[in-house]
Amino acid sequence: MTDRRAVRHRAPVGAPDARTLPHRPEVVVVGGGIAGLTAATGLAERGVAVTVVERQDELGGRVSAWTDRLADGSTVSMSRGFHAFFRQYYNLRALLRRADPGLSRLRPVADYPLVDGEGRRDTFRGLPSTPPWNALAFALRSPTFRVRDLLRLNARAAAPLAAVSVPGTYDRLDDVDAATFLERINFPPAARHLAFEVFSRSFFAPPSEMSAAELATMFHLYFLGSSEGLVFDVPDSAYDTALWEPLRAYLAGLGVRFRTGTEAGVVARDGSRWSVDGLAADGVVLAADVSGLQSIVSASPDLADGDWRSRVLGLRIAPPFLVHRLWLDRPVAPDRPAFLATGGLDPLDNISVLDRYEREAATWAAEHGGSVVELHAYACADEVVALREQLVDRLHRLYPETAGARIVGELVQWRRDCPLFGVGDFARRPRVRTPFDGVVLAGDGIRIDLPVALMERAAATGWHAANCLLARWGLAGHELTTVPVRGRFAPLRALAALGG
Ligand SMILES: Cc1cc2nc3c(=O)[nH]c(=O)nc-3n(C[C@H](O)[C@H](O)[C@H](O)COP(=O)(O)OP(=O)(O)OC[C@H]3O[C@@H](n4cnc5c(N)ncnc54)[C@H](O)[C@@H]3O)c2cc1C
Repeated sequence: MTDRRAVRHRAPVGAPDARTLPHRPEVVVVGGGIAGLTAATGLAERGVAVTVVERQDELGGRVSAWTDRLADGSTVSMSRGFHAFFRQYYNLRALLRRADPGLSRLRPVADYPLVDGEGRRDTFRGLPSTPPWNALAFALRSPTFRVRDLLRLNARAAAPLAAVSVPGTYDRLDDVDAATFLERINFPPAARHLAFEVFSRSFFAPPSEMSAAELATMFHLYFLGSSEGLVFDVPDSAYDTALWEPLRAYLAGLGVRFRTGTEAGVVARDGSRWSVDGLAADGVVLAADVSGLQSIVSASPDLADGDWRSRVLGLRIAPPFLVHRLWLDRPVAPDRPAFLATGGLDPLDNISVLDRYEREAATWAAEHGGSVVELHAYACADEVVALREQLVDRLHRLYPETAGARIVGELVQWRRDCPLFGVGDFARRPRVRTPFDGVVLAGDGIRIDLPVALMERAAATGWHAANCLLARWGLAGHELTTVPVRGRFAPLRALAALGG
């Protein structure tokens, strides 16, 4: 951590080890994604007996990886696609450090240019890391953002972008959609495409369906609230080898049991305890994705609180996304970046060149004299077959050297399992604590009043879920760390307050 203004949220105090208690608590964690693995870590490190139940055969949830087969019969590593591990993901990094103290399996991506349909290009390379100079420098050198655009910004309406606090920002902006908000502040249309659409689509939603509060929180987390710089890291090999197998070994060393390939169905009361499909426990962490959580709650009449049930069942899921990975018989040009984000080049949202950073892909590329390229399309309206063709067509136009390449193999992930951060949803979102003593929630769709998002929200809710259960048994919790919990600049906070 390099940001001196990052905030440490102190760990709840208590006894260090559950094994000294008269009864050693047992917890079932449902879901082996980031949220569930974080909760399992927080509990097991305090001596709680933990069983993780995961539907898939592998850990990692949406960041899992597995071995797959190409049409020619060869085996390759496949995943749910490129993920950016930002430096200000303090709580996620705390998890990963358990198995890799120096985070040696992460490597920086030096630059991730943004390009739009007109060929305009923004870049994050060489920007100062301290706000507001990072944002100013980005805006001033951007081809889509002129000084006169800066002067035309409606400063009062835009102030919430620089004065984020949670939940205050949601009170002010959650009923507005991101597209309307950007219009209201006079954000230049071209820059909207390039900077903000990329952000909002990375949350799997078109700007017209996404909450402006979520957009502002994101702007704070990634840009104006943090001085970690805009650098992010990526694992240097497939997610299973770089992240989850080492973490599984660490947790197994703490006695955690894993039931992978097992779908949890029903949570039931068992006197003063709980059970998950008959597996008795003193506590339950529900860290399933939105539809998994909804199925469990629907099938569990003992989780009987009408308002809470309707909050869980009311969680919305974003439109589907497509991840299309191609194994090509030719390399892409040497100057192609590891990751390129696109705006206004529908349906393409980004291109990554995996052999630039992932060991398995680099080995394949070296053996075949080729390259491994991945195309993402978020918030999809079209059918998968049409989308694949459009994505490959975009690739050929942006990276013309790929047009003559033969596709040796291709694999596709077409899924719909990311939460939608829709307009007005925040107040109804269920929190980590539930009305049921001993049952807590975690996941990137669960409300926590801290400036966190995506993988970092999954990790933060996971630590918090563990802390809630640990406190119940008088056990010590874990510290959380976040970017500053309010905007860094007092004058802009005052201006935002004036804006109502
Ligand atoms: C293509 C793509 C790109 C992304 N890029 C980024 C990025 O660059 N940066 C970023 O921060 N985030 C990114 N994300 C988001 C990130 O993946 C998620 O925020 C994060 O992984 C969510 O973790 P989670 O633990 O909350 O949920 P999940 O990873 O979904 O874990 C939930 C787990 O619960 C399991 N489960 C569900 N129901 C049951 C049941 N009944 N019984 C047992 N198990 C069950 C599921 O199998 C799953 O493993 C991206 C997501 C996608 C899909």
